[in-house]
Amino acid sequence: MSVFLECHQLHKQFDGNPVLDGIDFSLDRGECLVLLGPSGCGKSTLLNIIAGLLAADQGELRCDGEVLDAPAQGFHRPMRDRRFSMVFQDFSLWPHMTVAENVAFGLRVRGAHRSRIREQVEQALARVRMSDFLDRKPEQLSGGQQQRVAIARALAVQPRLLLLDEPLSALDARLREDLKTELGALLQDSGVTSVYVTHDQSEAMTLGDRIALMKGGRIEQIGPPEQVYREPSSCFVAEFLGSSNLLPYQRQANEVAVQGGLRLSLNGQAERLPAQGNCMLRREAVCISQSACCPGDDVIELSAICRQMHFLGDRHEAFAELENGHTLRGIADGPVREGATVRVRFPRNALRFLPD
Ligand SMILES: Nc1ncnc2c1ncn2[C@@H]1O[C@H](COP(=O)(O)OP(=O)(O)OP(=O)(O)O)[C@@H](O)[C@H]1O
Repeated sequence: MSVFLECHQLHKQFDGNPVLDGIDFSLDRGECLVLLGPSGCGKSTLLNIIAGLLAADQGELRCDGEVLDAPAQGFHRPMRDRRFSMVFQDFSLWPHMTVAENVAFGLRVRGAHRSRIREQVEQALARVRMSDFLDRKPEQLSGGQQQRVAIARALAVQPRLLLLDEPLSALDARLREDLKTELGALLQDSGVTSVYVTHDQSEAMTLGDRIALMKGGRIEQIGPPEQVYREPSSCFVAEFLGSSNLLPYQRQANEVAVQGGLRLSLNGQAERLPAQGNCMLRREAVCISQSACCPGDDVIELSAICRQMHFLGDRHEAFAELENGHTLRGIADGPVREGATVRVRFPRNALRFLPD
């Protein structure tokens, strides 16, 4: 793997308000980076700067060693000279052109030979299973089909970098699920380097080789999906990805007092923790059960009352109120009546301590 895209200390303001505040990352050739984060955190602004639709105020952007944006030197390479493709949420197909003409457009602009254009268009449409729709106009296609054509159009020109701005968010849930899987295979097979913006955590986990989780114009954490999920660096990351319980804790000598009535001796580890913070417990680590068992030393078991239960399709989620009034969410081992006395169990090593 070699470094392909480099962002160094990118800053951007709109009307004096900082929107990107020192973005730093690099992307390897063939990698898919997902920019994930809540609405307004700066994902699209960052994508638009990479695309060349916007210029950064400070910092430097390079692709394949070539400078694209260097505001300190007054340099900005416009979008048309970057040889990138972009896929938008609203598909953005040309309504007066057929499917084949839409896909051919970029190749034609680049001056490709007619026979090569035909071949590339057929290949690109076959990849997205749209070969039977060559002569249709966009208005004669469903949303999912239009997005397939937009993806084919973006890939047909063999871009150096593929940028995708929430490409699935205008589609219904079922279609989004199908297209997400197809897109994952397509990105992998084509070997294209890509940056993908979404606020959907399941898209991020499925498609990203790495996820950059953004908050307030900064990258809060960047890493492979599993690492960001299992080892969140902050409460924000823990809450944004997956479902968690966050319990405030206080370190006292070599013990930790966790809200919920727990006192944990951490065998010498407690000294390394901040004096106070939050203890994360993933929902799936918490088992809520009506039957008692004899947990070993490595499992913590508490008594509670079931306050709410939701059927999720493949399992039941339950909210259990501990004796001190604190509520934990977990997975029930079967349907539990609200108001029933339950046991709440979780492995001791499922607890992660995060800074405040
Ligand atoms: N052209 C603009 N002029 C002024 N403010 C802007 C402009 N574009 C974006 N902003 C502001 O910059 C911030 C970041 O916007 P951006 O679209 O990058 O966020 P986002 O993370 O992509 O959000 P969403 O998920 O809702 O699309 C927002 O507060 C937005 O209002």
